[in-house]
Amino acid sequence: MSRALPDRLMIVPFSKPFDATGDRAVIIPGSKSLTNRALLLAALADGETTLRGVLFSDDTERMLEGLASLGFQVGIDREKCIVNVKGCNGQMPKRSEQDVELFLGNAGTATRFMTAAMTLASENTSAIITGIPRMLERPIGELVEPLRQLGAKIEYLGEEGYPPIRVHGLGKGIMRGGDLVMKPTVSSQYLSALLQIGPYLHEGLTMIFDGPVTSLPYVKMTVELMRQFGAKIDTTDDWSIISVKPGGYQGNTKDIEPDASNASYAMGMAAATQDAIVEIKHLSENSLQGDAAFAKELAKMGADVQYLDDAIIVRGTGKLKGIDADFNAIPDMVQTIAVVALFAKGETTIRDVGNLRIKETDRMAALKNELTKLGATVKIVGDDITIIPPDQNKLKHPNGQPITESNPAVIETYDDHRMAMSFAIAGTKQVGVVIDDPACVNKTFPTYFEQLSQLNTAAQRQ
Ligand SMILES: O=C(O)C1=C[C@@H](OP(=O)(O)O)[C@@H](O)[C@H](O)C1
Ligand SMILES: C=C(OP(=O)(O)O)C(=O)O
Repeated sequence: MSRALPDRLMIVPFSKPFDATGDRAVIIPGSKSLTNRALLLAALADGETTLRGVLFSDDTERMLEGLASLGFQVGIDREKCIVNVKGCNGQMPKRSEQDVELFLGNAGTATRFMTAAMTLASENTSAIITGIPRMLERPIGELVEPLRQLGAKIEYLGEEGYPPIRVHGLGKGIMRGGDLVMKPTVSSQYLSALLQIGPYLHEGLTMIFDGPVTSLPYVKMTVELMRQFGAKIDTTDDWSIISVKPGGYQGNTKDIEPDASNASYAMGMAAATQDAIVEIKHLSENSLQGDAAFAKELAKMGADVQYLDDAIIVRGTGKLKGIDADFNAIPDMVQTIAVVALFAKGETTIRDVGNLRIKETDRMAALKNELTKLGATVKIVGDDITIIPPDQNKLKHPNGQPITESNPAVIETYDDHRMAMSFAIAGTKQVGVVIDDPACVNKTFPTYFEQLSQLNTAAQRQ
């Protein structure tokens, strides 16, 4: 579990390049995306499931609490990171109360996945799905609409198109399913939510995409994990049609991969420092997570990157250059690359990432504000963002004064874990970078700053 964090944390720069390989290699806690998917699939499955390497963080705790409030039997061993779930075979436990409140924090995955799953609850059961104020600003209409087309009964309790919502249970196999033609959506989580109930719809579910799919690797992750739980799914080669057959899931035993998104920060730190080297254990090119490809972007910038069978190694060469890249498939990696870009020669442009505006905060605006505090120039044009690093990559206040311990740059984090984690990269390079509200990392990586201190210790031991 995480130690208590102060209101503001000054990051200690590395005194020397670190070597975190071999027995000092970094092991990142379990993937949020896989944990929340696996928990839902296990709950819907026939039989029991054991999940190992589970992430315990705000996002997954909200999901676990949600399942418990719905009456699922969930056994949790936090020390061993194991969760056992007794599946309901598509028929959620009956509740005596009419409205079960599912407070899902700011967990996009839990909120969207539970919205779809609740339609399978028994008749007479309904759930109010709600969260922290920011969750109530994150749209859900593009999920509610197709669910209604399938026959779901969902009401908006506040503003139309946003949580809180009330979802009425209809019971397993009541919604017929069939074909859904999907226009492009602002989040792939709506598609993952729909797909995951597909095996319990009378006719299964066929999604026909009329246009590009945002954050596509997350949809592929959903399909792959569903297959691992026994679902029968066909896809066209170009992923323009996904067809889920009726038939349900089977409980099983599953190892959750480490969180590839959260591995990006240590990789970014290594890439930004000449001769620093990090080995991330148990991630590889075969990962279910699209973000495992992030190291390839660092390689394009000039870092030395090796993908091994069960690890990814990144070494800083001291020769980073800006890149122009489309990050639509890996939106959670934008903040990491944007901070690394401060230490590259020339500008970096990241394209097609408009949906950053509806995440934990408006990440486009947050990046512009905070990178500017470190002396960068940031331009946002449509859905693209360009970072022009400060002269000679020397971080400084916007008024040109040096950033020092007594005159620090205080980075606001907007209750967004990825702001805190990515701007810490800058703090490992420059004295005087302070992270406001560092505890926001609890959303997906409660031990983040502990791991960062371990890297610092690795540097001192060189
Ligand atoms: O399905 C998932 O697990 C996720 C999908 C992505 O969201 P969008 O599809 O909204 O981009 C990503 O940003 C989020 O952290 C996790
Ligand atoms: C966008 C994110 O989370 P969520 O699942 O809440 O959308 C994220 O973790 O970066």
